[in-house]
Amino acid sequence: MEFHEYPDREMMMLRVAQRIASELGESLRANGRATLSVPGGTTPGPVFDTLSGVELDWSQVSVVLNDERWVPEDSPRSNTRLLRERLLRDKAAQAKLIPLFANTPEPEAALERVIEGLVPHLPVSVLLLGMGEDMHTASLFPGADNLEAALGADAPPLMAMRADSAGEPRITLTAPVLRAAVRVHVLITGAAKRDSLERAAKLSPREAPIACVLDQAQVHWAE
Ligand SMILES: O=C(O)[C@H](O)[C@@H](O)[C@H](O)[C@H](O)COP(=O)(O)O
Repeated sequence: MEFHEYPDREMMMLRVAQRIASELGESLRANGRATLSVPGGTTPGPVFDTLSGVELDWSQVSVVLNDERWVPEDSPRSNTRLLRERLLRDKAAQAKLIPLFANTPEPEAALERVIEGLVPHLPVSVLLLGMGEDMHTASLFPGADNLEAALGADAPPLMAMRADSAGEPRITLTAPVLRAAVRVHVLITGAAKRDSLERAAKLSPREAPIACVLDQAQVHWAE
């Protein structure tokens, strides 16, 4: 893993957005298309604000969340809502959103359909991940019901996931998809997450799910 420490959050968010834009540009030049996968949660908003204004051929960029909480889009907990409000606007409004949510009571009922929509857009060209203090990433939570299967090399690209700490049921990219991404970035803030990350580097993905990508990740941290 490569660890990048920044003097402050603002600088970090700007630099990470610039980095993602330039890597998407490389993919577009090489392949004519690119797939960007991003986290929800509270951290990445400022990266989205910058990225959405970047000049790129966004019409050839597919955007998919790392994971989604099984809540309708008008819920403040919806990651899709965050994406629409902060990333898929301005220049990036032309990007194609690959939906992870469908209006079914449980994620299992929509899983097959959502996987079909995602597969043509894999592999992910640029993967941005967040991490919780419990060392989860995407919705790969320690102790989650499907964690073991989602870490397996033969896992389907997406799985439903439930964990006590997750709140509602989730749907998440699985480890093979995360590991197949061409570029992997992890964006974290604050001393507690830095400690968690250092611990995760010495643990197995079953104990610390973020560990499944750390060998190939660029980690970006600011206080
Ligand atoms: O839906 C989600 O919750 C995310 O995709 C999740 O994996 C997130 O990145 C971490 O929980 C960190 O969240 P914060 O940035 O809010 O700390």
